[in-house]
Amino acid sequence: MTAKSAAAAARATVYGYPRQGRNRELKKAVEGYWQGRVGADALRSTAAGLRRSTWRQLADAGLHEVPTGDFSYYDHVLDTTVMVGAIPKRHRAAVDADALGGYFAMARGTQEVAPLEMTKWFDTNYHYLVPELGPGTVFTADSAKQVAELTEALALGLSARPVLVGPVTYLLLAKPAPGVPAGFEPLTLLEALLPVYAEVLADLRAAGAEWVQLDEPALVQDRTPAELQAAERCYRVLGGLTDRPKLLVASYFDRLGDALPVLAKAPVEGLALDFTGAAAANLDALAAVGGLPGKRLVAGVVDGRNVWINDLSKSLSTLGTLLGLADRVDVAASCSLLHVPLDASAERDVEPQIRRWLAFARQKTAEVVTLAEALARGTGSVTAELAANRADLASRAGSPITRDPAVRARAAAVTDADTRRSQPYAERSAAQRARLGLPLLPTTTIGSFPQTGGLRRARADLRAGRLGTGGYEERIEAEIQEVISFQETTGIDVLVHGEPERNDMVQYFAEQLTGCLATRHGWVQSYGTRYVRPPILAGDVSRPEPMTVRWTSYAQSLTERPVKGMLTGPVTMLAWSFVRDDQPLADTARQVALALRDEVADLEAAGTAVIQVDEPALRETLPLRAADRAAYLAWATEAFRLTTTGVRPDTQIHTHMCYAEFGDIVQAIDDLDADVISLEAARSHMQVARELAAHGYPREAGPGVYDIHSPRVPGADEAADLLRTGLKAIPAERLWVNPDCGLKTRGWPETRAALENLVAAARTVRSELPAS
Ligand SMILES: CN1c2c(nc(N)[nH]c2=O)NC[C@@H]1CNc1ccc(C(=O)N[C@@H](CCC(=O)N[C@@H](CCC(=O)N[C@@H](CCC(=O)O)C(=O)O)C(=O)O)C(=O)O)cc1
Ligand SMILES: N[C@@H](CCS)C(=O)O
Ligand SMILES: [Zn+2]
Repeated sequence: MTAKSAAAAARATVYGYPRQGRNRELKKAVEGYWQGRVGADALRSTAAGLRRSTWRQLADAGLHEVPTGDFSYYDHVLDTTVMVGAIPKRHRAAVDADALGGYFAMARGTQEVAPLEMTKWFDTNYHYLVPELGPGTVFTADSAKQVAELTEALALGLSARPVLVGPVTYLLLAKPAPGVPAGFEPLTLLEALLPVYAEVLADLRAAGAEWVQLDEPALVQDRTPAELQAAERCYRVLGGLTDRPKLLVASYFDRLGDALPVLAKAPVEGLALDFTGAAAANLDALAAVGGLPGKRLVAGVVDGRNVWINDLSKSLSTLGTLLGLADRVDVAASCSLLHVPLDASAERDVEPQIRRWLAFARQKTAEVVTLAEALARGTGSVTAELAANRADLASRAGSPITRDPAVRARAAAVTDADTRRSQPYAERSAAQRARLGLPLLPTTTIGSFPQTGGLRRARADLRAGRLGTGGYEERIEAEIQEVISFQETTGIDVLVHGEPERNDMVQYFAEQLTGCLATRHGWVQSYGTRYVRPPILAGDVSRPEPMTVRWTSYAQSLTERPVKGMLTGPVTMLAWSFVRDDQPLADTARQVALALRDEVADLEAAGTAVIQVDEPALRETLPLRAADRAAYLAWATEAFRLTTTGVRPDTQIHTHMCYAEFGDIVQAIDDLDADVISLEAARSHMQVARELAAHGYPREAGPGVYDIHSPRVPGADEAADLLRTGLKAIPAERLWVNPDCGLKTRGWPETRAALENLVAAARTVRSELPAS
């Protein structure tokens, strides 16, 4: 095919769409089902209605091919586990008795059985359920969900393409099942898995699929030769099947690197590649392998993970180059639109001019359609769209919110000395011990206490004007009183105020920072039915007023014990927001760090002796390719130190991390130079304590002894055992006792019981320590 005919055939598509509906109908229906308020049939019918309306909207917007199978009640990796029959033994009976109930049992656990582990989906804030596999895993095909959803879309008269997690990515995301030796590599199960995919592909073909998409984002990470060989084998086998639809192998989130030649040569009919950000390197790499003669290329030129309008002219230039490299070029967003909110036009509180800079899922779909149209019919067919796009880009580039001279001058003046504590750790540690007078194995929590329905309703009432500011603040003060009094009674050593005033640990701060936009409806799925509204870091960032001092000081006024100030760190602020794409992340991080540094100074001036700066996203934002990591860690650790190092030696700086494995960032953790770090560790039986010890980590640490992701209350004996394990790695003078993470998703009864047990465990283990 010539470049001209490749252009004429250009079509628009996306790989996935937000699942929850305009008013979070799916969240409400699923939670209603869990609470017994919504029946299974009603839940299924809500879900089917949402899928229908999404497909209709996509088709009405001009999309030529809609995705199917991307919908999920909880998580698409869990759906894949069901599709390949890899149900863990402990869940088998529940799944056999009731497929839907069993599905949720795998996701959330029950009193009797633990759920699957949950972890980050690549470097996003979406979490998937980790497949558990072992040498004895027997795969069996269950294509029912995929076939049913394809059938629904085809019945609407649409051209539809099922989207599946590819076999290589599925296996690379899996872990050895409990009891299986840690050395077991799930990828060794590829030969057993391929016949199951073959069966699903045949079923989809029989149901009317012309194309099926197999997502292989794991191939954008550094892969060993053996893993690349497995990818080659996988697509040689699937490509060689006779009874199958055409195959589109998709990658996203970064460049394919060494996997590109492997996939380019594979006997499949199409590849979908990301051409945004670091993945733009795919363009030269594709030319270097001689393009994709005879294949369909789906070009992800619209950033599926950020919220800024596309530079349509720039994308058209990329697409123009690609036309010479494939038989047919289609246009798409770079990845599933699951990671962006639904519709920017719903954000009525955002100034209309600024709203025009924003593209959420609906607007990105329109951009994809415009680009495909321009490719197929020439730019003359989209003159108005291109002119409007140029004007909006110019309005953003020239806006005063993107350049605040005072913020820029301050950031430019930062010196290395601003990012260092004034005294070495040993001296600060002595000063802090003298000031705080804590026992050995001091107890603390990570910050949040239960975010009850009552608190959320109070905030909704405040917004709706049903509750005045005074009434709301009284409600928050009452909550803080309860949290402080509970901690005093329980005997916790370093208290927290409980964060009742925070809708979210990132959004709360962004709402108070200049240069950041908060959304009203911009929900994005974080895990299961839990959603976040990531703020938009749109301009230069500064802090007009203290953000937390009022509540920390109020809490401190209620007790003689130290109350920890509680802030979200600069790296996590960036990671869980939509960041500006017109300057390096390092520059934005430095601006946020300076704003937070002022908050730290104000907390200290108000008498706060312990300040925690949370960085749960430090590990998650680590670039997917090792070659990019050093540069990231340099600016990330500098931003944390810039936030925290302006304090007196006797002010104790804590940090906290969770939701990740930390083994490969221990040096970066050390580089933060925080006095104390609390880390998630309960499920891994204090593995991180051993990793810190192996590194020679010199400061204090609190590996968690209470898994707050589970409703299970750990007994005092169990917590004490974990502490004794911790003591084998970290000496008593440097070991803290705390839960894995904050308690906002837990209820009060379990929180009370678990923290009482935690304090009892600390007392028991203290009494076992040799007298000094
Ligand atoms: C630590 N985690 C976080 C991540 N990312 C963040 N940005 N923040 C995090 O804390 N990533 C990793 C993990 C993910 N974990 C979670 C845990 C819990 C949630 C969660 O509970 N989300 C809530 C929404 C939270 C929120 O924004 N609350 C607001 C608004 C609440 C609301 O919906 N109000 C209703 C009315 C309420 C009523 O009447 O009951 C409304 O406005 O209509 C608030 O409290 O004010 C969720 O519901 O999903 C997310 C990630
Ligand atoms: N301080 C926060 C940290 C969560 S990672 C909390 O306790 O919820
Ligand atoms: Zn945490």
